[in-house]
Amino acid sequence: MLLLLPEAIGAFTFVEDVWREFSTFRSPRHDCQSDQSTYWRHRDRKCSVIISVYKFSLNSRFAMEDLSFIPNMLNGPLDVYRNTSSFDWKRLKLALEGDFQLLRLKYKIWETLENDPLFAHNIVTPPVEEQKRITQMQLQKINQYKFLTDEIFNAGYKKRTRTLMTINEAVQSLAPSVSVKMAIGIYLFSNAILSLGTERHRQFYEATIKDRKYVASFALTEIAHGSDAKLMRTTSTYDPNTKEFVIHTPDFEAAKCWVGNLGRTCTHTLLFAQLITPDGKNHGLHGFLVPIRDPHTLEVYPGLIVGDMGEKIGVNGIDNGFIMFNKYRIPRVNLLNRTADVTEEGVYESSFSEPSRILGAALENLSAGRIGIMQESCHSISSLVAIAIRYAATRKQFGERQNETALIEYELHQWRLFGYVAAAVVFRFYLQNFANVYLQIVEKSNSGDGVDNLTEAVSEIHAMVSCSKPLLTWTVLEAAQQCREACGGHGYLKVANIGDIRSNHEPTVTYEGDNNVLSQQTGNWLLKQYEAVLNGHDVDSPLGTVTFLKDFKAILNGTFTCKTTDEMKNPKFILSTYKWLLCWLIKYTHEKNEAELAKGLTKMQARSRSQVYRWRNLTKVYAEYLALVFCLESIEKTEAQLLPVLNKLFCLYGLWSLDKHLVEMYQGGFSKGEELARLLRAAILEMCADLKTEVVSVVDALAPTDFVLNSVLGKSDGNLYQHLQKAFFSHPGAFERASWWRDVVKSKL
Ligand SMILES: Cc1cc2nc3c(=O)[nH]c(=O)nc-3n(C[C@H](O)[C@H](O)[C@H](O)COP(=O)(O)OP(=O)(O)OC[C@H]3O[C@@H](n4cnc5c(N)ncnc54)[C@H](O)[C@@H]3O)c2cc1C
Repeated sequence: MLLLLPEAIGAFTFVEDVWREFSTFRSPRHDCQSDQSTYWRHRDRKCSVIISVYKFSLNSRFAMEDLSFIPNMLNGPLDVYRNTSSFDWKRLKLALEGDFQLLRLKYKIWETLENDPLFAHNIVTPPVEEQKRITQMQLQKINQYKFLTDEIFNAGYKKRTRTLMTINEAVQSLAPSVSVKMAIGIYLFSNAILSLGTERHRQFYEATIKDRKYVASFALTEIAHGSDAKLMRTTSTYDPNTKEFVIHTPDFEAAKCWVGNLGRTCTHTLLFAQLITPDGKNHGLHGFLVPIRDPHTLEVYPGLIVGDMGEKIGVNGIDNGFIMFNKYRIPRVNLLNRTADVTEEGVYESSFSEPSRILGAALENLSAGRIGIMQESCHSISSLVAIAIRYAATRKQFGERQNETALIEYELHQWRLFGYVAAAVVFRFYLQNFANVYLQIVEKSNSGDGVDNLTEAVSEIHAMVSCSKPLLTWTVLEAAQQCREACGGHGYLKVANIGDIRSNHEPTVTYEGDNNVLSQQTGNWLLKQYEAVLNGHDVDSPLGTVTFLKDFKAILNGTFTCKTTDEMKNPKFILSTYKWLLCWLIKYTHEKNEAELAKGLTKMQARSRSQVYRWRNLTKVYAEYLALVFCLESIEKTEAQLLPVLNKLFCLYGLWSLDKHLVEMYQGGFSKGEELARLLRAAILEMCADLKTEVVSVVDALAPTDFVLNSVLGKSDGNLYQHLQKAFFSHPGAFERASWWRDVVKSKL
């Protein structure tokens, strides 16, 4: 839930430098567009184990499983559009989840929580302090349910983490504050201990993730420094006389803030502070395990000033807090010492016994949280479009009295919403595929099995995540606004749930790395690859996402040649156009950056002067391209009945996204005449019209259960007005005279 950029933790960079020495294998590079299965086959040979395991699981997962645990849709007004779809929505639901057991688990969690009064929905928003109490109670209840069984806990890293991710997704779509509390207090904390700590910290890991004894927090951000973690000023100075670290906050600007769970509940925090040895040397930011409260009384320990930050515009169940340390002492062994330690005498030592494990752990720590945010974003956008599409199919405006027109029939309405439906599906397939590849690589490197080109893979994954988290979180935010407006005034009701989904989602664009700052790191990596090509070297892209850059000159010679919309409604056209765009934007950004450097600007200054229209657009296009490539790989392995609808959704997302880059396509000379814009937009509208018969079933596949969706406008039976009436009539005090009626009467006297 917070920024954790590589530059924030000097030790990671150090590890990567050393690991580079060990990493000598160079893999063959292959084009990843022309034939997707060839791409898989020819990808880094050393990743073949990963791929074959993955392929096996993909092929075996679509045997005809019994999906009767998913409740059927009730007959009703939505049947008009449900009956026209070409596929079984439950099969699509399974394909979107990608794993039968995980889908079952999700439904089990939803069913369990629906039957628990503690998770009943509040018609009226409770006071902020009460929201915090309820969230804490709910977290404890989820811990008691033990959705993570001992068997899964003891299973391999990939299985355990994938299950944890699913639990998090299921909880998030029902109770976002609980999932944030759980993500920071349990997963982020324990993951960080695992990756930054050593055996001496293992008890904390088990106590948190297995026994659920602690709720922890993660303290990095300071009042005056957020994105720029390097300049943070909280210090941790070693005192050899007592063998303790002394933590100190020099002034309010250096107070840690925004720390989730800190305001009221956490017993420990994982603190990042500047480590200073007795010789006065500053060794940069390091992680420390710091006790905050007595677990039996929740009293804050002496030497600490801890406060709650108050009401926010969403996730108010989370007690975000601030903290100041007044020469607060912790034992020496509380330094997370996997990469570096301080001896009892006060000598700083870096330890490097297992570089591959350290690097794998760093990778896990950096990216897992952001992947979690992306998965949550997929759920949020799925809920949003489910509400808006079900509303569009039942809400009628204009036409004859007995034959009014449903909103979904209007081209404008289709154009406003269907792109987001397609985005929800593409993102889901993208993440399913990418998370599998990512977890497999981390599992291999953690096990000491060795993944060749690990340094390069870490960099590539970091670049991918750093632009994908912005793409997904921003798209959900746009979707929320569009869905709210598409539901008109009723969309503005709290009981529509669009507002709450939006407010709870909103901070994801800021935490775990502000989107604008985070995506700059993707640009760094892309320009580095481009420079390698310019200098006649190979690109370092073990996952194959930019291997095509070696042909950038030939790609940029390509121009738009389509004569019909059918030629454009084609994955091949879409991906090759994306490659052209990427090559052109890299060149365009690189030229500007070089020009700024030639003026004598520093790297940082030149980068800053190349952001607008260039660097930023480049990273967005790369993220869209990744989503499309990884989604296509997943789609190609789904069962036959789903292929037509998935192909349409894929093409709609691709063309709808390309439409936003028309300026660059004309500017770079991809097309000169009006043909490109005319055909592209015609193709988008044709795709929308085509999808009208499918889209209600698509959102049935995307949507959670009615209880989880919790929207009076988006109920799956489509009885819109009955539910609205029930909501109006059952609102507490709806028919009572105002308790403050005397004030009104008095004022008139
Ligand atoms: C709900 C919530 C929960 C959080 N939980 C935690 C937590 O548990 N622990 C924790 O440590 N932190 C937490 N955070 C803090 C979060 O990680 C920071 O807010 C985030 O890292 C951004 O830092 P900042 O707020 O200081 O913004 P700043 O870094 O000040 O950025 C402000 C704006 O300036 C822009 N900007 C900054 N630098 C540049 C640049 N070089 N070029 C162009 N634009 C730039 C940014 O894009 C941003 O729009 C949380 C925040 C929120 C909202």
